[in-house]
Amino acid sequence: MTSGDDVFTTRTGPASPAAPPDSPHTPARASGRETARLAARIVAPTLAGGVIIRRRTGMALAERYQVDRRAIALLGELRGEHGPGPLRLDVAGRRFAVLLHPEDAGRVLAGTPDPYTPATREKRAALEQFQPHGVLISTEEERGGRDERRAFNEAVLEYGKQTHSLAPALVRTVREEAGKLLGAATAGDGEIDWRRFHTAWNRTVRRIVLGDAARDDTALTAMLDRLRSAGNWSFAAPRRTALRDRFERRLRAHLDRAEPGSLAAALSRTPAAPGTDPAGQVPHWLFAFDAAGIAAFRTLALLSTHGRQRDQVRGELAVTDLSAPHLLPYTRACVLDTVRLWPTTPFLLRESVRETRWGADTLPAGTGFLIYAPLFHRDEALPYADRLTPEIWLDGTARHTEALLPFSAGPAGCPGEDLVLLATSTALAALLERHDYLPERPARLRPDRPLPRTLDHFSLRLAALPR
Ligand code: HEM
Repeated sequence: MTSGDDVFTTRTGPASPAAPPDSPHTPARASGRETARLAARIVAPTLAGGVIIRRRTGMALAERYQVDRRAIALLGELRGEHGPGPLRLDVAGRRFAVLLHPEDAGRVLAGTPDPYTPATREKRAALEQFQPHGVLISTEEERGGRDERRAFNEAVLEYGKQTHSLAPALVRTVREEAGKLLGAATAGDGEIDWRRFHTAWNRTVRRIVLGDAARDDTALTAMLDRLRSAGNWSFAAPRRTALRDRFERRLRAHLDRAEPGSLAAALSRTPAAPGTDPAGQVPHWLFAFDAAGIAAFRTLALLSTHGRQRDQVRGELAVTDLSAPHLLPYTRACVLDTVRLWPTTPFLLRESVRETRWGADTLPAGTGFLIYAPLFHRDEALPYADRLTPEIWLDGTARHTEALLPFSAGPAGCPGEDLVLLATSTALAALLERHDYLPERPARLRPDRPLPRTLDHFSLRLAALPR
């Protein structure tokens, strides 16, 4: 088993040792017209696309109208007009500040959870539907508060360790399911579309998280998806408590087995502080593995048109015994860069728990801070903004560029990052080892043109061809 130096990390560290200095940037106020434009160009399409679970029609429209390109252009225009300070706006009686400077984004993420809590009102309303005790929406005031839940997540997910101790079982599972996906595709019409990929990915995820006996429990995933759909409506949706109870009972039955080789087994042997609610952390894992599937499928689509990067991946696979866990740095970097290009969490939200100082001014407690990651990931000043460039995660470029945040950063940065990169790179290795892929619409992801800023993963279709 290979481990290695932390060469691709996107994180600023599990804990921030010191509060970051105040920002020199003074906030500016958006006019009523600018607020309306922001709502129309950014908030409405984001809600239509689905924040907690993606909606097929919303994503199709988002790609057709390239909503991220338009959103980035608008924010760039407002930055030109008002300067780099936070842009203040009021929406539905609530005070928000959109961060326009990459250093301010880093500052707010590093200042989590005090003064900037990730448990914002909007996130709580949405995520309480299926993970009321999830770390992301936990506050310090609760019994078994944020710190304990964070520590528990880090311990089970083995944050900071690139090769999880469950890697041998994980690699076996991922390769088996990828093999079955390919077998079914090549025995049929040879096509892998999102529906087929997602079905196989969900089986893989249930096995990794809950064990082999959960492989075919599609009812569990369907329940979670319904709760996530309710979460899409945030405050507007009634609590689905009966459905949540049924989901939790079914989930606990799987966790109680603590099947060897699964995260459920790791969870059962990890000490937890009182009030942590270990089982209550698992819905987030199941939910977040969906994003990993989207990232893996988009990466496969990109590699189907990007010959140079595909050759690099193949070079890495050729010298590796893929039946055992290995680091696969370049393949991992391809996934990281795909998430940079199309962040699965485009909006990072924080809320201040006390007054904060910004340049010559202050913003009151309760201000919602919005970080729109594509603004920084696709900044035209970056030579690689719109190109697949895995190299930036290997040569230090990404590490030294402010606000490249595919897995967020700071004390609430994604503790699943290492596990995600292990699972997705293993899946890509299994899929690319003996197959080539032909995209249905190759012009969409041409390597010699800027990549689109919005990519609807639902509509990607690839023909799998044995090599
Ligand atoms: C491609 C896949 C994934 C991406 C891009 C991703 C990204 C992120 C991001 C951006 C955040 C921060 C959200 C915020 O600041 O509001 C986050 C938080 C989190 N992620 Fe992931 N994630 C992925 C998959 C996973 C998986 C599979 C797990 C668990 C197995 C996981 C566990 C968590 C947890 C527990 C948090 C909350 C951290 C906290 O509040 O301290 N993630 N993730």
